[in-house]
Amino acid sequence: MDQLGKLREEIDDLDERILELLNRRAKVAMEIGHLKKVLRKPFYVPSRERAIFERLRSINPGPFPSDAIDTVFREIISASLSLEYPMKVVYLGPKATFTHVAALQKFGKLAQLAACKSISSVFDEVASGRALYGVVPIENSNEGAVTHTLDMFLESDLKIIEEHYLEISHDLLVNDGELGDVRRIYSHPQALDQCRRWIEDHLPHAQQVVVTSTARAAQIVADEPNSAAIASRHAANLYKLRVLESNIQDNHENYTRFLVIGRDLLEPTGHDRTSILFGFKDRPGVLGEMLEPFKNRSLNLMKIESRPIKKKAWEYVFFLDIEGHVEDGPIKEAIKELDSFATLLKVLGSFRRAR
Ligand SMILES: C=C(O[C@@H]1C=C(C(=O)O)C=C[C@H]1O)C(=O)O
Repeated sequence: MDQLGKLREEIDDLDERILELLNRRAKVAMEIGHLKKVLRKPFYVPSRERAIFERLRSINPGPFPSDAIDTVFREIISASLSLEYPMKVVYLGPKATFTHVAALQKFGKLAQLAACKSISSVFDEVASGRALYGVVPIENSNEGAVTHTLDMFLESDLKIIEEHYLEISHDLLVNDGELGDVRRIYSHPQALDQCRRWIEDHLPHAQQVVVTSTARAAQIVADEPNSAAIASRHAANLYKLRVLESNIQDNHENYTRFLVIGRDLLEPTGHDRTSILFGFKDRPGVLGEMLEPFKNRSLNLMKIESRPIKKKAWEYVFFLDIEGHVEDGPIKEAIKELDSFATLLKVLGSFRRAR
């Protein structure tokens, strides 16, 4: 046998050993799945998955690229999870939205991913138990909060179980033609805002049409001449569109934070973030007083956001993110103190910080 043939035989032999190990791993994961059912513990444990990725990266001797570890093990873990429990995950669709990309990165290709038409239907599907988890956007580093998601937490009892950051890069997609042929630009309002200056400089006369998602824009443009969509490369591939211009967002530091929502309360990981919402009766100085329980315990507040309560004009709720887990002594005490004078208080979840 020539040298190439011998090396290929060696690869076949190694692949068989990898396959055998994958099956042994799958059997252990199934055993863990049975145990979790008995102990009534959540099947999906993002902090454990993160620890696996981090450990393998740190011990990888190479030359297998460390960047490929996340991709390969994402699918191995996703396959194990599908054996533990056939897990349905819903996301804000249609296919090829940035939320879909986030869901794929979190759950892998083997999870049963299903698109929902709106953020509220993602919440409904999870609350009703038809899906185990949901993925929704919560804020963009340039445009701020996704207010529809914040508002849903007022009505819903679902918990945040994970956060995920995605770098957002917008492309201008067309079916055919050149920049001079574009009369209409379709996209989600946030995407149009994020590319405002680029549009003014390059397509000042094009009509801007707001649609429900960047993926929906790509879907429309696939059938409409003289139009362009601002969407992801992922959408270009799915709807077979041509990328006319890439990276057209005005600020190249453009990230969106997504949340995985579910029904589980997660255990502390030592690197957590807690989200709460609270309301109070308006009077001078009250907001400062509401934050004092945190200040007095030197707790780090990571973010505060207010939203109007729709039921009553000019009344607000505040969304607060605190560094730490709700089971940590000082946070538990601060929340208890806040609860004694708040008119409304809800813990939205404690989850491992992604950064
Ligand atoms: C096997 C487990 O369940 C799931 C699958 C994992 C895996 O395949 O390694 C890791 C975490 C969980 O999301 C576990 O909890 O350890």
